[in-house]
Amino acid sequence: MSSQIAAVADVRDVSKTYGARKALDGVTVSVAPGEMVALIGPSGSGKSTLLRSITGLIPIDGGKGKIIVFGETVQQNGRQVSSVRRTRGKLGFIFQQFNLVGRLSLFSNVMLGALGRLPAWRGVFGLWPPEDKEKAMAALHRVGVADYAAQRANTLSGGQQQRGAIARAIVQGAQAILADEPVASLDPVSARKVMELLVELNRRDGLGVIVTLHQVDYAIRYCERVIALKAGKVVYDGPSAGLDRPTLIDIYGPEFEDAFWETQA
Ligand SMILES: Nc1ncnc2c1ncn2[C@@H]1O[C@H](COP(=O)(O)OP(=O)(O)OP(=O)(O)O)[C@@H](O)[C@H]1O
Repeated sequence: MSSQIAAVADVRDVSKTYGARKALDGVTVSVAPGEMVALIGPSGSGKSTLLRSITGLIPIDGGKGKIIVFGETVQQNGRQVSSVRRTRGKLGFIFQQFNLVGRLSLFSNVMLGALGRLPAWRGVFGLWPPEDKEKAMAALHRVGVADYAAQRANTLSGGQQQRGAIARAIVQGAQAILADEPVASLDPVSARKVMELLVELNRRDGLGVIVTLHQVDYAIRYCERVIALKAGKVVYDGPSAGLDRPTLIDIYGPEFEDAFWETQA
């Protein structure tokens, strides 16, 4: 079952246990198409685990938990369904550690976004159709790093690589972006640029965005909705404007100010 109005991600009563530790504990959240949602919470609260469970990269606990992405079940009762790869093709991933192939050029990395739609041999031999090459260059222009197209990815700055990862998601034709701490390793200027690009993809192209963030001010500034996790449970799900002092103390404890105001610079 899939339809235009299916949620980007429908997470129903999902738990994930590592040994004696519950990384996720009965999490239920749903993200609608076109939403831009920040996932916040203290270190170890389960943000990455939730994001990676949605992609199907981490198997959830058996039982009644279920994850549905764009109307298609990704995993259920601790098992991935066989169509998970196809469903994953609708999601663009951006990780903190710039998941580009370091020895390939930025351009080749962005072209890899087209691989889901093309026979693999074209990628192996670099025989990309001209229209895909044009698409890749247009995406690199759009994110502002076209001048670096020929440069090896591992020689680019973190901000340039992260923009390349966004260009790859554009070429892939992703319908939503899942970004796991995409700005954690970036200087404030590069971080703002990356967040602004995510906002633009959300507002202009209608892509759903779920982004884990360490700094609360990024969440408030760029995302209308915030989901906060604490010890694997959802402790806040609502407008970012509702994150007042008592709520933040509840989420982060009395040291919550440490999670604040990186972008003032
Ligand atoms: N592969 C693993 N094996 C064992 N425990 C794990 C594993 N991955 C995560 N955990 C544990 O699950 C909990 C949630 O981890 P997770 O990485 O999802 O938190 P997070 O909120 O993303 O943290 P951070 O903000 O520090 O990245 C933590 O207690 C972590 O130690």
